[in-house]
Amino acid sequence: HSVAVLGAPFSKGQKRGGVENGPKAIRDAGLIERLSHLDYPVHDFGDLSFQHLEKDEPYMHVPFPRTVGRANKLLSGAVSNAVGAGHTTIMLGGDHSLAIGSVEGHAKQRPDLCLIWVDAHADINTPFTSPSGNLHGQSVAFMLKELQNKMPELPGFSWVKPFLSAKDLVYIGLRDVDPGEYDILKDLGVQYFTMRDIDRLGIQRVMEVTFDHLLSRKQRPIHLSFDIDAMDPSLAPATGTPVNGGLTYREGIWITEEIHNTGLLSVMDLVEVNPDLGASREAVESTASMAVDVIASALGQTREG
Ligand SMILES: N[C@](CCCC[B-](O)(O)O)(CCN1CCC(O)CC1)C(=O)O
Ligand SMILES: [Mn+2]
Ligand SMILES: [Mn+2]
Repeated sequence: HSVAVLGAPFSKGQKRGGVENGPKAIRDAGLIERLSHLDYPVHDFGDLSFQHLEKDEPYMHVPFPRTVGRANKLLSGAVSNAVGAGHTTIMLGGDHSLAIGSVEGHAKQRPDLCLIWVDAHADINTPFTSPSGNLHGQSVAFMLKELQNKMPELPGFSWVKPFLSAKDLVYIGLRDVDPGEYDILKDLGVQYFTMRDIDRLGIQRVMEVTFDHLLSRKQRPIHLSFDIDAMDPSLAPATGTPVNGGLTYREGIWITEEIHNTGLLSVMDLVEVNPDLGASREAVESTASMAVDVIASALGQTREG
């Protein structure tokens, strides 16, 4: 089948400018060229254009709720259309609040989807538990049915009905989880692999257990939401919330090669590349190049030629 690339130049899920330039940085690193060498057509849908709403006062300590909610409603429609047209869809961020629209739009077409969240962070704070208020750290909380009674009615998000069960989610790469998030993960019994788990089990075993957890009862579409900050900051320094002790290049590529080999990848997010935060041009280029390698290997690029 074919691949659709969709840019989402958006930054209001957090406070550091520049992540809206992520899609351009990833494209400039040669994404479309690299994908065109794989064996299916690539459709570049270009970048969405998001409105910045004038009046958008914080709700509790959550900045820009209406702008973030509106952006995700637009993204949801775009992802739903791309998946509905039969494309394997790549969403380029932009900050990780965009996963709300990306996964919701995917689930409109494929309600049986499962979600693999590769990230240093759990992004499962509610507005009540979030230390920052930033919505890029709350994305998963909007998706889970089990958290419905823990979420306030955030302005701009009335269109989001929780659509995912905790058992349909697996985290890989966690190493910076807030206390409130830890309580939620434990209460809901979410399956997660921290960097310590990866050190103990090895990435091959982590992927075996992940697929057994998500796919053993029945095969179903995979949504991969890949935060570039899952990678070690030495490989992806140009990002908003870097955390030491991340995935090696080979661990990251093992994850995406194994997901490709299931034949079930349906939508992939690649988020949090912030070209303004690289200390040098090389730092920006290595971050964007890492993003291209991760996407290309999820779509079938192999190391054995
Ligand atoms: N959990 C954090 C970070 C979210 C990162 C979002 B991303 O999409 O990049 O995964 C807060 C993390 N917090 C930052 C300050 C530290 O001292 C403690 C951890 C939050 O603000 O919710
Ligand atoms: Mn992160
Ligand atoms: Mn994230």
